[in-house]
Amino acid sequence: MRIAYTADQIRAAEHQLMARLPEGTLMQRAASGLAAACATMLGKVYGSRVTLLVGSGDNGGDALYAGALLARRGARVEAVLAGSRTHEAGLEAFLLAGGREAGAEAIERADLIVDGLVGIGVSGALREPYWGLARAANAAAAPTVAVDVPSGVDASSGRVEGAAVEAALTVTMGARKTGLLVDPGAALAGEVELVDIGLGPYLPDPDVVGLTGADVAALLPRPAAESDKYRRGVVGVVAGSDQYTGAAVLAVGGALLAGAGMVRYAGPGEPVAQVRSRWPEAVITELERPSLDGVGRVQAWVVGPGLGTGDWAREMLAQVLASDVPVLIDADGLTLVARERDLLGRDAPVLVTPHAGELSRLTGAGRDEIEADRLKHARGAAADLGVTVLLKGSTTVVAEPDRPVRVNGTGTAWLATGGTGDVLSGVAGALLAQGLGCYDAGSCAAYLHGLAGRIASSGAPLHAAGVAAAVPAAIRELTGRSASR
Ligand SMILES: NC(=O)C1=CN([C@@H]2O[C@H](COP(=O)(O)OP(=O)(O)OC[C@H]3O[C@@H](n4cnc5c(N)ncnc54)[C@H](O)[C@@H]3O)[C@@H](O)[C@H]2O)[C@@H](O)CC1
Ligand SMILES: [K+]
Repeated sequence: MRIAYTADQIRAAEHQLMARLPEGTLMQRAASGLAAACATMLGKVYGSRVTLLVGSGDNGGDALYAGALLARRGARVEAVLAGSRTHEAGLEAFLLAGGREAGAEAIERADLIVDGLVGIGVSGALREPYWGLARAANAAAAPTVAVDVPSGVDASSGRVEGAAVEAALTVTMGARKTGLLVDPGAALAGEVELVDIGLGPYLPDPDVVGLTGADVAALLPRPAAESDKYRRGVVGVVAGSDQYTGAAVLAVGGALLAGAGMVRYAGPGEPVAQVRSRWPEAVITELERPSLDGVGRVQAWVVGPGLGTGDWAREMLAQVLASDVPVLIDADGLTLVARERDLLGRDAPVLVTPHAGELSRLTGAGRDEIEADRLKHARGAAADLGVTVLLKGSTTVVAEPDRPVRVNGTGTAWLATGGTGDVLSGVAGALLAQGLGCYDAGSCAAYLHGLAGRIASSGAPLHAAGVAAAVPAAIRELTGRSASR
């Protein structure tokens, strides 16, 4: 489990720890971890050229002390002092160790750039000259190691206003910051290395959590020897319409390939024909009228993809929500709920899976506002609606009242293509039917779906049916061949 904290949480913990230690101890710990990471990246320290970008705060102090350690090992270290002031003791130690001050041109001659412009103390977009230095570092041939967070990334949200440093490695102090797990910050951080400075005992519950492959493998339901198809979980899918047939095929496929014991599909003639020819395994009810009578028992419903938003769709949604099992609502189902919030009044759990546009319809917040602060809006919607919210995007986030938001970074930009959301709804539905709660089902489905996307893509365009087809390979990759019974 990767856990992360906001800047305020980190500061509060640092404050408590610092009170128990001699002044400067934490910064020394941070700097020695940073210098070690730089040395590993350089390979050979002696004779290498390192350029530090030094801002006015303690982030610059970390860089200067690390620069001093590298200079003592024979690196030629230059510091570009960007702030109106500079960490005094750090600068003194740096100069004493043989480091030198330099202008911005030192960026071009570096083998390694250390970004100590700003850390958790950043506010708003980078100002000059930081902005220009960040861009110069990004344009340089040498890799950049960011101190704590890439400068320009908001440590608490991952937001970037304007320019930010693109790091090959981020050496983060004490604990991961939320902004390192959420895009665009996560994408700019490169590899993340955590330096233990002793904050652990002072940290509160995390702000966000990122599941690792091992976490997901441990959560995924496995069929036991005595499982039958009913006990493995029956998913009901109410998706597709005579106009949109593909959504039904993709949602059913996602559910089947994510390990549902059985998938029941209920819909009108056109999608029924498509589902029947693509998935003979599905148990199909062709509907003459919008009714679940005779469809049979399920352990979870998936409702909404391609369903339409007319009277038929509304009636189907209402009947699904009147059941006593968990319901996943996606796509057109969300549009209907946005019009008629009362539909959500039920006792059994609800997982909604909007993208930013759909969440905007649900909550009234602007789409751009949501994109800019996905964590805040997912949390707010979960609290307001009393449901679990899986907000899709380059970092998918899963929010449930009173729990840390789970963030997922397994996806690929190639997943932004039609129909992949329908597959996700089927995958999550299968996990709900197998007994996972909305929080676990949503976050495991996001992880699996992202991994399946990477497998289906391997760096090239993918199509949604290919993502569904890759779900078993993703599960195999997580759980290992030996455990394939
Ligand atoms: N306090 C400590 O003992 C420790 C501090 N640590 C380091 O200290 C950092 C935090 O230090 P600070 O609180 O001094 O804050 P920072 O060094 O992150 O940034 C604050 C400085 O940046 C300037 N600044 C803020 N936003 C800016 C913008 N948009 N454009 C240009 N300049 C901007 C401010 O004027 C201020 O001088 C952490 O990120 C970490 O690197 C770590 O070494 C752990 C120990
Ligand atoms: K930084």
